[in-house]
Amino acid sequence: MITIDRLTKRFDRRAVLDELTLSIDAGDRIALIGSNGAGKTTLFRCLLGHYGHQGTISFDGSAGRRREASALARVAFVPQLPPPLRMPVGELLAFAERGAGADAALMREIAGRMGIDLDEVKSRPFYRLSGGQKQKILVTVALGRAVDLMIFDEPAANLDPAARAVFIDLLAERKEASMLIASHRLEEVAPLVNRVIELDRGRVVLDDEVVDRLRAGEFRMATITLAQPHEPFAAALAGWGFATDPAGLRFTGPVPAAETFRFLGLLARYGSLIDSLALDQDVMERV
Ligand SMILES: Nc1ncnc2c1ncn2[C@@H]1O[C@H](COP(=O)(O)OP(=O)(O)OP(=O)(O)O)[C@@H](O)[C@H]1O
Repeated sequence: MITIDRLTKRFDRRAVLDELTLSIDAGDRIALIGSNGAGKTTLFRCLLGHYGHQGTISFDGSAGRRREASALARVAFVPQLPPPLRMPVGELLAFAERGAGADAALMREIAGRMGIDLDEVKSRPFYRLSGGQKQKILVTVALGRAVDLMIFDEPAANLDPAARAVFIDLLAERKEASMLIASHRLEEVAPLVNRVIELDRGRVVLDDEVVDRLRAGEFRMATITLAQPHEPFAAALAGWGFATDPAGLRFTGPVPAAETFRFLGLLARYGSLIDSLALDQDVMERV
């Protein structure tokens, strides 16, 4: 879908992207990691045609101006820093609907799930919203469109934990789009991706496929014990269909192979409560 060949971007003669070469296939869901200043945002900006550069970037074989026009129509982007837009939120949403094909009903639903009532904020200037509210609106617009590729630059950085969890669920539900997600929280996006790419000083230093020994449709049996009962944890595991002992300390249940990372991501949020954890593959194979 996207071929990047020897992409170099210099600021003040310093190469921030250094002959970077990479292919992104349709259906790829990539976590882009790397320390501050590694070049993640600069790569996105080059992909989106915001910056001139050396080397080539092609979308389905077309490069240059033609690529830029088609990229805009087919790519949704949520920047790390929201732009200081003065227009009211309602106008921004109307613009997304008319100009970028966003679906109004879908945007309303997405915003609602992330805890934002569009009627309440529609007359407020975008730049006066809180950091988290701005991010929620930008995510709403991005997920309200039918696109081939979604690019998210630290999209959950300003979200509270509840909205962050909903956001991850929303991405997991978008099975058809390719995704490129820059994040400093790999454990959070790991359940969503099939590829992890690490940049260091403008070069790809790791390009790993995320593989699971189990096949889709197979299960692991999980057993978790807590040091003390914890109602939110019990409620979260009830949602996964887990059984609990009467004391509320021991939980058992099946974890589908395809959901393993998402499950581990959930456990990570409660890490300090967990006394022991077993993920037993053999048990389920014998059942
Ligand atoms: N417009 C610009 N002018 C000059 N230097 C820039 C510009 N944009 C980025 N840089 C520099 O390019 C380097 C890479 O920045 P970039 O924002 O791509 O990193 P990043 O991997 O996204 O980092 P972070 O994890 O902090 O978001 C940094 O050293 C930064 O200072």
